[in-house]
Amino acid sequence: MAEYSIRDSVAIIQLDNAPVNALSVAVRTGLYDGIERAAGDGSVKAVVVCGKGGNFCAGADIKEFDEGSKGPWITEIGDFMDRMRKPVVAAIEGVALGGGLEVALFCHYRIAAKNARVGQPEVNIGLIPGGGGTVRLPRAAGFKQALEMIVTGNPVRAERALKMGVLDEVVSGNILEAGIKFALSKAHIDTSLACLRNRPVRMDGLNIDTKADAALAHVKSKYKGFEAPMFCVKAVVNAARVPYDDAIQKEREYFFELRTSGQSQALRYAFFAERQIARWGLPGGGDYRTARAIPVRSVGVVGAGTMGAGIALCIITSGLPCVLLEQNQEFLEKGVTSLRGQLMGTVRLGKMTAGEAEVCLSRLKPSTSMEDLKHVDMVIEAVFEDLKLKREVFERLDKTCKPETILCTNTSTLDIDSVATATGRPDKVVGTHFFAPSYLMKLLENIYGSRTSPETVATVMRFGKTIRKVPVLVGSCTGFVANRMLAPYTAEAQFCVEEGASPAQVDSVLMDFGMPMGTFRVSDLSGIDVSFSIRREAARKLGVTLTVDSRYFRGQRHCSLIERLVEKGRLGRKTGKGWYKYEGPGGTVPLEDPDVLEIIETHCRALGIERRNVGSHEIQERMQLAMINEGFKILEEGICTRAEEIDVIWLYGFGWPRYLGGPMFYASKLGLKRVFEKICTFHKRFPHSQHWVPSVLLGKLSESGLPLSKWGEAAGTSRL
Ligand SMILES: CC(C)(COP(=O)(O)OP(=O)(O)OC[C@H]1O[C@@H](n2cnc3c(N)ncnc32)[C@H](O)[C@@H]1OP(=O)(O)O)[C@@H](O)C(=O)NCCC(=O)NCCSC(=O)C[C@@H](O)CCCCCCCCCCCCC(=O)O
Repeated sequence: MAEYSIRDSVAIIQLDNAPVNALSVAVRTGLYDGIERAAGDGSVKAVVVCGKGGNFCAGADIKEFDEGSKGPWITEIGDFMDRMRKPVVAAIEGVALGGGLEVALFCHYRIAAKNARVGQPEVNIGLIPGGGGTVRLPRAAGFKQALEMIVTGNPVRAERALKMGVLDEVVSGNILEAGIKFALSKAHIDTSLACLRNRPVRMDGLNIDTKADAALAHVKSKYKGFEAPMFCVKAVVNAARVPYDDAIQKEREYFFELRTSGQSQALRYAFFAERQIARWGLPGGGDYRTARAIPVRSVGVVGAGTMGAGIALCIITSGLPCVLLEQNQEFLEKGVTSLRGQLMGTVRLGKMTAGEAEVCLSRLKPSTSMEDLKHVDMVIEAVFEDLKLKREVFERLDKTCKPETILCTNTSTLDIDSVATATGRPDKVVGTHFFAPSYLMKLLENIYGSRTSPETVATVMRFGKTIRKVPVLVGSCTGFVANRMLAPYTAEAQFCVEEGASPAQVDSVLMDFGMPMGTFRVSDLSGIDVSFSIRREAARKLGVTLTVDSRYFRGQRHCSLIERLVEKGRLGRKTGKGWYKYEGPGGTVPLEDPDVLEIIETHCRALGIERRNVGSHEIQERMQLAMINEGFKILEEGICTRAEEIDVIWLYGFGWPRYLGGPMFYASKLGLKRVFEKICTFHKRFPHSQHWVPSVLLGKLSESGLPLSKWGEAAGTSRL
């Protein structure tokens, strides 16, 4: 709704829809009614539109897009304001985003508090501004700056918006008082002079024809696969070419076309999924509503290898001091050099100044003495993935650190309890699985053990946000969620290669789908020997030796091409050859290698594997459905409590295309009945692959018609 009041002959319309004053039907109707009322009230000289609770308005209520909506469309409110003879002032604090900024652009004037941010982020949810933003913003900020704001979706701060011409004044102090004063100062000025409709689009000397082509080409290559950025360009270019009303009409057509597109649905889903993951619960009780995070003022990182150095860098760039520990000076110096190198990389990219980088470095304390960890609030262990070694480190940490210190293990495979039992504080032990390269990758998989306390979980979830990661809480199992789902995905890729596909064919199927990299390129980048060691270690624990001609491993289908490549010294990019051969600057350009194809052919001949033509569709289906089936098993077992958690993990851990929501969302769009039937068919065809055993939950859900948001509940694993 919108509250109406009058002070000093100024009508005040306060948008009121907690938490961000989204433009629900009630808010739009309240705004329209308020403006009409003020226009007709002889005692009112001017109008101020503001927001309740610290924000002006975050735009349309995104939930309404799926529900359909009544009430006035906001350009109708704009048309009415354009005819008003009394000045209307937007008094902005907090955010004015999307439809919120559009409302402000209907007003004759805009003032904002210093802390305010304004923007058109619609593109992030697969839309263009639909309430006149593409038509009015270029009239206020100029074509170039408006285009940038609309295409990137990035908000700008008040001071910059003032310079751009979006705002008329930036004020300190009470925004409402400032708004009233400003409105009265404009009461005698002809409003038509301040009305954006009456101004042309500011081109600032640019030629629209050359600019339009360049912008389209740039956006096409930068936002590959995304529909909305192209529509943003088309709408802004059109606004520069045609009269105001025609431009508004076209904008609306584009907006409604995009609103029902699959991409916008997926991006809206991703927006809410990212917020859902903050709502965690533990099987033994305790959740985000009741658990209190312990303040983390200093952190220690044990192990200055590539991972540890990257983690330390995340910590110091977020403003926290960090002790980086290594066992000897030589390893420590290597780690610090690697950290410095990464930091200077961000300076070179212009993301930080050299001065800011120095300030970050001043927060780092390199050390070879565990005593330096005595007083830190949290320690992240990032030593080699070896249980015995990790237990030794934890035993020492337990003895050295103060009793309240939270001890985190950066592991991608090990059971949290088996590490926690090395200490006398298992309630304060938790897994924090960072993804390589740890400074850049946003995902942080936080893993609770059977005795991890709710406070410890609350602390690592908050810490994740502090260091600008996306923290997702999951239960402990082999590979947790990310790597557990990756296993059948990569296994199917290798089986497809054995059966006749080439690594390059598989990778191009994945990249055409929208993945940032194919699985074989990733394998080459991280090192084929890494997968080899993990497999060899797993086999060793089971008392089995893997050889190049192992077709089965404990009764399960197994592809030993990795062993074959390692035997030939093809370890990936670092050796200049792996699944591909590498050429070009720094040996970074992958090329299909006839030698590797020969190795595959010979290998298959030796094992009696008959090769055939494996189609692109089959590759995509097998890789994705095997992984999706695993996702349902993860839900079934309660490792995750919501499908949204799995999707966020894939969005941020593996770069699943955001405009496809995530694998679970993708499955919901394919239809669970179809997904289940296909998985059953693959199970019959490949009986020696455990990952094709259909998930019981998936079978149940395929009959139920329940929406994705209810899958966790249906699994009985929701803990909230
Ligand atoms: C605002 C933020 C910057 C705040 O960030 P912060 O980190 O502080 O907090 P959270 O992100 O956790 O958010 C808090 C809380 O608020 C919820 N929320 C935030 N924004 C919205 C929103 N716009 N709608 C609904 N809910 C919102 C969020 O989910 C959190 O709640 P939770 O329960 O999860 O804790 C940040 O949140 C942010 O960036 N928000 C998104 C802003 C945005 O994208 N805005 C653009 C929206 S699209 C738009 O405005 C389109 C316009 O151009 C045109 C349309 C205008 C009006 C018409 C409306 C008609 C709609 C119906 C159409 C159907 C018509 C038909 O069928 O005929």
